[in-house]
Amino acid sequence: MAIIEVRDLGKRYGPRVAVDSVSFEVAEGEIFGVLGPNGAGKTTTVECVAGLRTPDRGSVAVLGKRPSDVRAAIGVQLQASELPERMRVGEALSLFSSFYPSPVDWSGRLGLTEHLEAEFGRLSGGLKQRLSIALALIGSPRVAVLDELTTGLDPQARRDTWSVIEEVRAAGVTILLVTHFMEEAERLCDRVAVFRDGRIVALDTPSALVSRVDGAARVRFVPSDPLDLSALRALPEVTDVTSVGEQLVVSGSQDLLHAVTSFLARKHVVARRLRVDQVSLDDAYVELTGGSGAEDR
Ligand SMILES: Nc1ncnc2c1ncn2[C@@H]1O[C@H](COP(=O)(O)OP(=O)(O)OP(=O)(O)O)[C@@H](O)[C@H]1O
Repeated sequence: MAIIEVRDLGKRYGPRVAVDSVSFEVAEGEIFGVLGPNGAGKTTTVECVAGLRTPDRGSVAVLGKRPSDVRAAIGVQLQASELPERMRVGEALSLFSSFYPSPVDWSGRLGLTEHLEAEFGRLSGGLKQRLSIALALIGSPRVAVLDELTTGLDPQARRDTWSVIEEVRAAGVTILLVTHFMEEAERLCDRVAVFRDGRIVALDTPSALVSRVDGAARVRFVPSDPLDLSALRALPEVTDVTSVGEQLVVSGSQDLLHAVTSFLARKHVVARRLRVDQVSLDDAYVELTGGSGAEDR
């Protein structure tokens, strides 16, 4: 069952079109990734889903209703969420708990119990994010909107936060996750929508997006002797051959390595410094967004 349904969403800020004809559905229990370069319309879209912005066009339904009618079912952790520097973790949790009839305490599961006396301004980036998740989940929402949760965190804190997100999903919460990190999307998301210029340019599972990229594999090597590049290009498994200094970079299908090494053996050429790269979601992202830098923050 779709717990979030977005149909033909459009939103402008003055003359600027931020979101244009965006449609997608999120099934209950999914982690749905929202990817795209800066200014692509990700935050505007998820804010419309959270009921924080009103669309100019189209419709958004969460649990079959307008988001503003099911506010309590939606937990929101937004990019700019900040608390007063001197507020203690325990005070923030009590304050937010007072907004809900039956608040749920996530502090134990999120490793915050030993930090209840700590002031917000003194928390590490990872702890601030854990607190923001705890606050977003306090009302026991069915849907959590997490916007660039791990931007600015070091790799260890980012990985710790991923475990937390998996735990939140295991508790039955559907997650809409805005991220700039391809590794994060690959690790966590069941499906991702890639945004570009206010539109969705691709929507699929991470592995299906990767398999769409031309040249599912890449082989690099330095040939021991000059090679006939046109014969190499003519191999059915090869889609592209480029030279980078003395190194050749050959792209092609999954069977590329076998095809290239057999070709070299026939020509009595040895591949020095041979490396095989598998295409990742990063490559798919760059192709889909026209080269706008991933992880550009
Ligand atoms: N309140 C606003 N007033 C005017 N323009 C806005 C406003 N909020 C966003 N925009 C513009 O709308 C477009 C989409 O912005 P949005 O924040 O939704 O993109 P984003 O993909 O979330 O970007 P980022 O990754 O930088 O957060 C951008 O061009 C942005 O400058």
